[in-house]
Amino acid sequence: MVSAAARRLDAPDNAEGMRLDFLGVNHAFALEDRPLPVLEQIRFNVEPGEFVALLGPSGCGKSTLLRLVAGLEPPTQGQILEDGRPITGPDPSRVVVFQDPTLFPWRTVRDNVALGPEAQGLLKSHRTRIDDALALVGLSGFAKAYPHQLSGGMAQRVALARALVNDPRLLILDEPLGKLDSLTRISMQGELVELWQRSGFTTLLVTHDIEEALFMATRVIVFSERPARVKADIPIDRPYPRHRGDPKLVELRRHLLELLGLAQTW
Ligand SMILES: Nc1ncnc2c1ncn2[C@@H]1O[C@H](COP(=O)(O)OP(=O)(O)OP(=O)(O)O)[C@@H](O)[C@H]1O
Repeated sequence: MVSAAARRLDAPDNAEGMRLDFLGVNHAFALEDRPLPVLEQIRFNVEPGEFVALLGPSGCGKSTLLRLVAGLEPPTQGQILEDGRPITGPDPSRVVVFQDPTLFPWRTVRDNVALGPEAQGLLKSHRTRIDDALALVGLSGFAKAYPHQLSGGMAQRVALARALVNDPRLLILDEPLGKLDSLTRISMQGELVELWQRSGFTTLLVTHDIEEALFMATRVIVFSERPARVKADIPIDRPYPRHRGDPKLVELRRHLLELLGLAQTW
């Protein structure tokens, strides 16, 4: 069931999603005594409008890859192209939602969501989008609250609203639902898929939750232990809404567990 807010957030002026090309990306952090290689020969493409879930062992380099796509730092070697042009820094067409979002403590929830539109000069149409984004994440009743009055999960939902209000062409999600209780999480997964289907933005999602990847994504990329290399690239060719009992998804789940070295115990 698509909510009215999700329907309105489906921006009529939204261009199609962004294409990404990862061309032999290597990345290492400079530690005091040695370099720490984190990404090794990352090479894959993302077509406009794809929803790609990134899975891999903890600490393998997934968040680092997202930071490079967001333009927050350049790769040590190789290139990431957006629509054929190298990414050289942050851009409003690529929005990121981190697991621990930073909200401005002196601004209300609504004013935190309004940051992007304010930078463009707050228009009347923006006001409706802000209201719709808050409704989509279920926080209309908290518009006037301040960040210290929110739970961790609510803060994550504010960050999601703040990203969606900007009409992104690429949505970069780093465990954005990790702090939500399971019911809110399932509801937000559904809302996000509906919105993505209608708006057409490209989505990269880092998650530790195999079910979430199988429920939401059109494709799953599995990384090795650090330094992360692409271990598997698997399309999920199943219609929405998806059901846990779908035999193909059950099989895929088993395959992903094997790839991640996790025994299936139940
Ligand atoms: N700024 C930094 N300086 C030095 N090392 C870093 C920096 N950022 C991350 N690292 C290291 O790089 C490695 C990869 O970190 P990253 O956060 O990308 O992993 P991840 O796969 O997202 O982990 P998780 O799934 O646990 O969130 C880790 O060993 C981390 O300690």
